Amino acid sequence: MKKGQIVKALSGFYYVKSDGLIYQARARGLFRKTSESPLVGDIVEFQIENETEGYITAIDDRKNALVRPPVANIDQVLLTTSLVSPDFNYYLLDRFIAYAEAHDIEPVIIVTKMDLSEDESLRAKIEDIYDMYPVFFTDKEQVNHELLDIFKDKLSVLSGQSGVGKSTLINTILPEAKLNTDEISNKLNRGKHTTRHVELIEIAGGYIADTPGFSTIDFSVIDKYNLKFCFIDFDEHSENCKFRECLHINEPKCGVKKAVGEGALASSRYESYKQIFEEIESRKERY
Ligand SMILES: Nc1nc2c(ncn2[C@@H]2O[C@H](COP(=O)(O)OP(=O)(O)OP(=O)(O)O)[C@@H](O)[C@H]2O)c(=O)[nH]1
Ligand SMILES: [Zn+2]
Repeated sequence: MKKGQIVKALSGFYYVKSDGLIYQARARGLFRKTSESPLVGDIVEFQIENETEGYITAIDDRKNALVRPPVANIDQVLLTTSLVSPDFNYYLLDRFIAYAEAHDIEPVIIVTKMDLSEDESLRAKIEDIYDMYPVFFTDKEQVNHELLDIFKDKLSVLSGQSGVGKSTLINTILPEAKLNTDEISNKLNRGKHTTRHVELIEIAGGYIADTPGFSTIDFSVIDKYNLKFCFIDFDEHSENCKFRECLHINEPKCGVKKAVGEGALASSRYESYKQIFEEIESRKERY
């Protein structure tokens, strides 16, 4: 019995990497019965039939799994957002962050197009608001070498709205990682990602999914009582809330609202929280 990680899924085959080799494997009928099917990113046990082929016999417990892209065990998401063109969007970024937190995926913020603005104060503001996460600033011309270190031993997913510079990031920043970037950027550009197959591409000692993630943010996975845990910068202030189960909305003596009033917590973060909270609350019950 061998153990490895699925790095690609295609037409019913799974490509499992183990000890530096790739095995083409099928899932046993067993999985069809339990309706559980292996995902790219899964750590699996498999039995080999010959040098390159085998079948998967068990899937390890997952840390998390996304539907789009269908990838399991994601460590971090590179939330790509431009400083301008399109303008930096606090609310959209906060949605991405909350979604990542809800899935136990570490957010890494990448702000692109720094060359298009002289506004130093905006950069400082972003750094200040998001100081609970790693924040990187990039532009098309300069390679941000620090960025290369974040991939090691991690499974990353790239995300961000259209036009923020995801493909450009891969093309200009990451060739330094000496990977076959054509492969990723072609796929990133491929017919708006209609295919369901995903592949993990090796990058600077880790993996990146070749399909951008979080294209649809569906908060149905979070209920209104848990949303606050997806805003980790609220934590230190919620200790001052009078009620332990305070949702920071209508409750009196709320430490979070107090912090916003005093400028200790960004009002944009609180506004994003309220807006998502309302979205969750107004959600129609689905049966
Ligand atoms: N000046 C400047 N332009 C950039 C930068 N990054 C991307 N662009 C430009 O912004 C446009 C969109 O960039 P893409 O890399 O295609 O954006 P994307 O996020 O991959 O977009 P989708 O494929 O639609 O998801 C292109 O015209 C890029 O040349 C940057 O750092 N500086
Ligand atoms: Zn509160």
